Amino acid sequence: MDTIQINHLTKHYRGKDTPALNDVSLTISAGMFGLLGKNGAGKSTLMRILTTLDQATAGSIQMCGIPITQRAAIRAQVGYLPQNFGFYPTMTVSDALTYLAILAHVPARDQHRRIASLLAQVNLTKQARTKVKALSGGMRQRLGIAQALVNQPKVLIVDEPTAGLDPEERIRFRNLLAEFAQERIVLLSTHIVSDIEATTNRIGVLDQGHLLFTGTTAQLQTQAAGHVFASSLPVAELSAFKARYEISEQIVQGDTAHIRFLATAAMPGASTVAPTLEEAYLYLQSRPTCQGVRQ
Ligand SMILES: Nc1ncnc2c1ncn2[C@@H]1O[C@H](COP(=O)(O)OP(=O)(O)OP(=O)(O)O)[C@@H](O)[C@H]1O
Repeated sequence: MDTIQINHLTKHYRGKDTPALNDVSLTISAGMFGLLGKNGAGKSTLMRILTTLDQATAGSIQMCGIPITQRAAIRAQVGYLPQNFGFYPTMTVSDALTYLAILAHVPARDQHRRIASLLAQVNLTKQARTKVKALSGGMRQRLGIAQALVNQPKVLIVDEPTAGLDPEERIRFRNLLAEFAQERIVLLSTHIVSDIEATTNRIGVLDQGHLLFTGTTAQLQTQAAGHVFASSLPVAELSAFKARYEISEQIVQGDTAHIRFLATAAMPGASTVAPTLEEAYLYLQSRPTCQGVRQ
């Protein structure tokens, strides 16, 4: 039963008026699942609860049939790449992984083979003797995935993993995640819509602790259909327009601005266009304010 079942999960931090997670219910099945949300939406809180590093105030979770309260059993199922992942900078890649394999109780006879295989999978075999501090950002993140997989988990949780990577490394990293998702649940938390677009069509959207949406990317785009428009206007009118409408794209050519924007209804001179995922995500989060007027 390879699913994560989250039921009515709430998390209150001490001293905070509003909960970081507010009655979140979600089912995540095998393969890649994207958790989208702005900064402060509650993504890291959810990740930390799923990895047993923190505890919910209310609600329950079953991971692959095991209640989250059975922490040791859950930890044996989960690999985690946290945001701002720090490693042992003066260790070599291979020594750092061996050390983590020991901590994860990987039997001594399996350690060498498993680490060699992981390094090959994340394309770091040549860097096995390199010190961690000498790795590029992308290499470090790939090492982060290797360490998360050292105990062969059924569930891999990665929190904002592509922040700070250059485009080439970002693509490489996303492909790696998609590969690993063929055999397990991969939960990818991000605020970068293109990370989701490139890896999965199953998503949840968190906003201020609430789960605003769960379903496929196509369903999210369908919700926004008829609310995204394209138009052109004089550059001089752009500021006034922006004050009233959510602009999702603008290209300025000379005195003319070519724009795409969100609104509840069509207006003269604007044509309806198919929403991109980014626009659908924007629409979901700005529905109360994009009634055509943004005051
Ligand atoms: N240890 C903590 N103590 C108190 N409040 C916290 C703590 N951790 C997070 N919060 C608060 O909980 C809310 C959700 O934060 P969280 O880090 O889970 O969001 P996020 O979606 O992961 O955002 P980010 O990408 O910025 O990390 C925020 O209001 C944050 O200030």
